[in-house]
Amino acid sequence: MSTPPVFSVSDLWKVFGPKADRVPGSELAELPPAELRERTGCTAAVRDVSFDVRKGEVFVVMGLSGSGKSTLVRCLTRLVEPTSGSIAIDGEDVLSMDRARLRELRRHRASMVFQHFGLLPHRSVLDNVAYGLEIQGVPRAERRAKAAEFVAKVGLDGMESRRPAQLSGGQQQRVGLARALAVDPEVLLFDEPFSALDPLIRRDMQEEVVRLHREEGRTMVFITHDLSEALKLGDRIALMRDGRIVQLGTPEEIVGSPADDYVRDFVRDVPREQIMTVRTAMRPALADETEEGPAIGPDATVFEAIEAVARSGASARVMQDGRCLGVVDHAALLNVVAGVPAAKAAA
Ligand SMILES: Nc1ncnc2c1ncn2[C@@H]1O[C@H](COP(=O)(O)OP(=O)(O)OP(=O)(O)O)[C@@H](O)[C@H]1O
Repeated sequence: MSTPPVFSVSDLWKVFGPKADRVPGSELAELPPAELRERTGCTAAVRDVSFDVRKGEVFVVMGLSGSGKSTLVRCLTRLVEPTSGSIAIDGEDVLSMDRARLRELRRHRASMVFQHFGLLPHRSVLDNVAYGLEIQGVPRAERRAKAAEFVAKVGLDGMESRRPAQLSGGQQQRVGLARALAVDPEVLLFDEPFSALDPLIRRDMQEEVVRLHREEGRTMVFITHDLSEALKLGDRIALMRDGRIVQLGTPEEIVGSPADDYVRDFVRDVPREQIMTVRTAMRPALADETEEGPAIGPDATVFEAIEAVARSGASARVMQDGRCLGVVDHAALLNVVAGVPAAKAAA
């Protein structure tokens, strides 16, 4: 992909504990977590991690509790100081930034949205949203106008003068979201923002993030321990285990081609037909197949193809720009649902 990355991270380590910097690059680095702790009193929360966050993508960091997600994302703006490695934002070295530059980074370029958005209880919705702009020194009239725009954008019109306590949990989250968006950072870093919400409101907020992302194309890094949230929101997902990234890929790559048994086990219960696209399931069309059968796009899910094939009774043609790229038939669709690997299905 040709767009330059927003964040570029290489060989990053964060070790907590005494004399932490002796761990990266030494034989201690190879020890399993429990043994490292026993021998040195150290925890390697992030172990030799490298990745890029691309402009405009939702990059999800997923893993079980304790896998290192929060530490990794906090390292990006040095809310946690890395032990070794390198981090750049738009090509600028983050680790050599002075305090003023770091403050600028956190306020203007990469702002963190926390689970409890830290709303100010005595301020109105509008003033809460304007708060980040106030810190930036934006004049009053301008910040109120901008805050009003973002209050509307997250669907809270008419609630501008309420206090946070007069809002539901989901509405409070929207205020937090509007506040983060109003300061117009290049990247939004979300640390499990929805994990305390009940499932319906949570789904609502996930859809809100997808919508805002679609409308604004803003780069987002999103931490979650919830696989379905990761699959729903992520353009790409970094799956972490014990401080390492065990697989980095699109939802389809992670579900369709798990890198190892750990990932395979992790994604075992995912409804594959809702993640896999027909691009992966199709086979070349035979000569007499290119003209008949329902037409679907290459990014349609297998689930959508099943509906089309069931309705018409014929194999579906995968069409792009008037060209037939291939065909998905009953067998191919069933193989995806049954989790038969592509190589085996072709044999
Ligand atoms: N300040 C600290 N001092 C010592 N160890 C720490 C510190 N912060 C985190 N750790 C350890 O680092 C590891 C990774 O923690 P981290 O909070 O990054 O994981 P996480 O994946 O975000 O977990 P959760 O989903 O529970 O928030 C854990 O073993 C944790 O105990």
